Amino acid sequence: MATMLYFPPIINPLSDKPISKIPSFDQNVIEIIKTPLKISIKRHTKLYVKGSNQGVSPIEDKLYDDDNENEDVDLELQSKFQDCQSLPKPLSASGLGDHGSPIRVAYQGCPGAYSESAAAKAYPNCEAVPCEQFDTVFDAVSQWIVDRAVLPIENSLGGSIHRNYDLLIRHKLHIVGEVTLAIRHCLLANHGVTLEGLTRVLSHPQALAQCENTLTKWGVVREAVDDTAGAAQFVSIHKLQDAGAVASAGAASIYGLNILARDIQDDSDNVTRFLMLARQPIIPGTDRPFKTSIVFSLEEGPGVLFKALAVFAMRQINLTKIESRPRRKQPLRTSDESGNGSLKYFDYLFYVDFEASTADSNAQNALGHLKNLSIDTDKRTGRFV
Ligand SMILES: O=C(O)C(=O)C[C@]1(C(=O)O)C=C[C@@H](O)C=C1
Repeated sequence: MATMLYFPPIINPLSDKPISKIPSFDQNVIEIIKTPLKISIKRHTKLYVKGSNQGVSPIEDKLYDDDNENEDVDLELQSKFQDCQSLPKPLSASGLGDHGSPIRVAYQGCPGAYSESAAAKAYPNCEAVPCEQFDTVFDAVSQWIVDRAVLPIENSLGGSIHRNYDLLIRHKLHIVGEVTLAIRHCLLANHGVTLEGLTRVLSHPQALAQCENTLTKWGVVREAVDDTAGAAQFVSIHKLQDAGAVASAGAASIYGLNILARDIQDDSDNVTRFLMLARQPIIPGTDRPFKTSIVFSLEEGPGVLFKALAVFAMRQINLTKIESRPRRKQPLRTSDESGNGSLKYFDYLFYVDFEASTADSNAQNALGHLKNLSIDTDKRTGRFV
């Protein structure tokens, strides 16, 4: 076992400006080489899993890079528990780094965004670092500009944030925790502006969707921007008289806006779940509740997904989330092996969260079973594994 770490130069983003673009470094891959149980599979054909062990909040994730479609994939599951001493240290949720200085946590949006609040909830003493886009947040962690990231993954009204599901498997970051945040939207406007005077409302698409009924009732035009706080900032800077912003009460005070209406979301119980991401995984244990996230693909055929999910049901392992996304690099596959079939199917990735630690033998058996299923499928179809 060896550990190689490469530290690229640190860039200090201006504190009041979101990171807009991460410069690319000529850097070695940051790699933690462990002693994994390696199972070579052609990911193209099969089930590939990537696990993530969430602690009380979390998931340690190892999603495979979706770019190397035809390369063998190392499936490492439980081997990491064989030599715990050699593993990276568990992450601290204190928000303080090794030397007591605040850890830097990237989030998407401007100061006053809900994601900033989520970052503060996840890492209470952290320095939250604003980034313009979700991709930038992933890059900021990958390139050592920040220590962690906090990103929205689903909302109780709007559903999954698909962009972040897709980005998860394109970056080699680990899910190390999660936090939920109650989202209470306000309608903000410049002082002197009334609701009747508004013809349009700016906000993040998710926020606009969460206030769909209210905005329809008001008959205002929706305009999508990058984040809720950015909408508030725009309305304020441009002293707009015909436009308001859907954002937090905190954004109102940051940008000097008036709160015209509170709790305008369609349901008072409006909650967003955020993932905490890091370069290094947490060490799964059995001493407290854990959650694990995996992603896999399956062959086409009747009952394959049923069988895949049954490996958890038969072991009384509770699933908390399932999401499917078309595979981007290879969205369609033909119905026969020659590739000449006229029928084409979408090829999917299945994301599953379940309540168990991969240090738990029951969960290990379930994951082993899931792998075996793919082998069976290979025999049945004759496809090369
Ligand atoms: O725009 C913000 O304030 C965000 O933090 C983004 C975001 C999201 O992407 O879902 C976060 C929480 C709310 O659900 C609405 C918007």
